[in-house]
Amino acid sequence: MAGVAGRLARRWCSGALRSPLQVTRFPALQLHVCGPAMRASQKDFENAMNQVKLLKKDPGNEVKLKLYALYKQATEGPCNVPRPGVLDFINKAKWDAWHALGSLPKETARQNYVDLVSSLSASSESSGQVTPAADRKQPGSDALVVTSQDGITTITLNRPDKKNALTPQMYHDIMLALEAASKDDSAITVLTGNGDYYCSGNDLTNFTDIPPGEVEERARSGAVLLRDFVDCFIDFPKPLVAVVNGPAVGISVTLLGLFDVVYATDRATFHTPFSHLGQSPEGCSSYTFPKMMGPSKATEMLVFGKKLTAREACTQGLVTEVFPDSTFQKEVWVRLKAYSKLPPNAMRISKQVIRNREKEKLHAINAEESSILQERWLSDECMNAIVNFLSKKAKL
Ligand SMILES: CCCC/C=C/CC(=O)SCCNC(=O)CCNC(=O)[C@H](O)C(C)(C)COP(=O)(O)OP(=O)(O)OC[C@H]1O[C@@H](n2cnc3c(N)ncnc32)[C@H](O)[C@@H]1OP(=O)(O)O
Repeated sequence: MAGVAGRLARRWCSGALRSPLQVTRFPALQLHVCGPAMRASQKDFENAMNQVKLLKKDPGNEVKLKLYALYKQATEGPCNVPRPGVLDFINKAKWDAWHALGSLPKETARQNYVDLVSSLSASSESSGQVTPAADRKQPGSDALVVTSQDGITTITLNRPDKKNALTPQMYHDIMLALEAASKDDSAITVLTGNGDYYCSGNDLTNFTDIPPGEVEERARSGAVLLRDFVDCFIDFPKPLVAVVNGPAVGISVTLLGLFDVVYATDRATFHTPFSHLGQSPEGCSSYTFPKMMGPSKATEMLVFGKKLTAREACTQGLVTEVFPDSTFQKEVWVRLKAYSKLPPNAMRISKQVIRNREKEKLHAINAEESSILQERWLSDECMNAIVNFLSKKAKL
């Protein structure tokens, strides 16, 4: 917990407020939080610090100064450090805001901080999410945000500027988050993305900077990572829901076959350009896709790389339901909140009855797909495709 909250606090204390006129950009994520608690606990406070990170709208410098001051007061007590020099405008503004709180007790500052964040979150464009789970092990980077509220644990891919492409760190963090979610007291777990994309699949720059003698070893360790990662989805014991907030590519599409329910905005598309990339299907899609849509539709997607619209994906059984983009977040979270009130043990057991029939098979398929992909990563076709992507990126 301290990791994300601490990073946030450090950002506020140091870099984010570079000039009184500069606006810090916050990643877009719809959210909605509980009303103010009567007495904020340390956990509420930490949750609030995480929520600040997910605010859709920049709250403006005045509010940021207030948040800064309340944070300092709540954690360090009254301001008794010397006032920065007159020309140090930013630190002086921060000091003034903190100093203005006088001898406000730490507990009150903590409460005020939580209330302020809550009001900011509620006024932000909202869906039905989010209170970060303060008691869980937080992922190792800001690229993943894990929250828990109303019996729902939500894992959000948070790399919107890279269309939520998955780095090795993110694969590890998702595994950790799933492990924690399998044991927490939530009834349902959700995976979603922040920004306009759900996920653009494997980060293709993962293939760069590999010293010549280490290519085979990287392919081998990549296959181990892939296998472990997909195994976590196969074994996940609770209802797992994908809230597909935008286009999905590669592994983020194939994995959908291992989710229990997939809700998509009508803006989403589903694309698995494996042949174009010299690669082959993973995420058990070589089994789940033909099973759900029939072999020829699966071939169009997985072999020819046909991109499906959300409605087509729904017709093919990959998506459970499609919602208009304008009401997507609202409708989906209302639905999920209602489901999360169902008896959790019954849901867990029912899921397992369904999944257990095929678990062994899915693990075997995952192992086979991972090993085939390991070979593919070493192929000229794959190398050329990656070089192509990177040179377009570098505008070569
Ligand atoms: C160890 C486990 C391995 C599991 C293997 C899985 C296989 C796969 O997942 S295969 C699928 C791989 N993904 C792709 O091929 C998608 C590549 N990206 C794109 O085609 C496009 O970026 C896009 C269609 C997703 C979006 O296009 P758009 O024009 O709207 O935006 P861009 O300007 O291209 O993207 C913005 C920014 O994001 C970077 N980016 C996007 N996707 C990826 C990615 N998959 N890997 C790395 N970087 C990505 C893109 O380069 C841009 O970055 P810059 O602003 O720095 O140029």
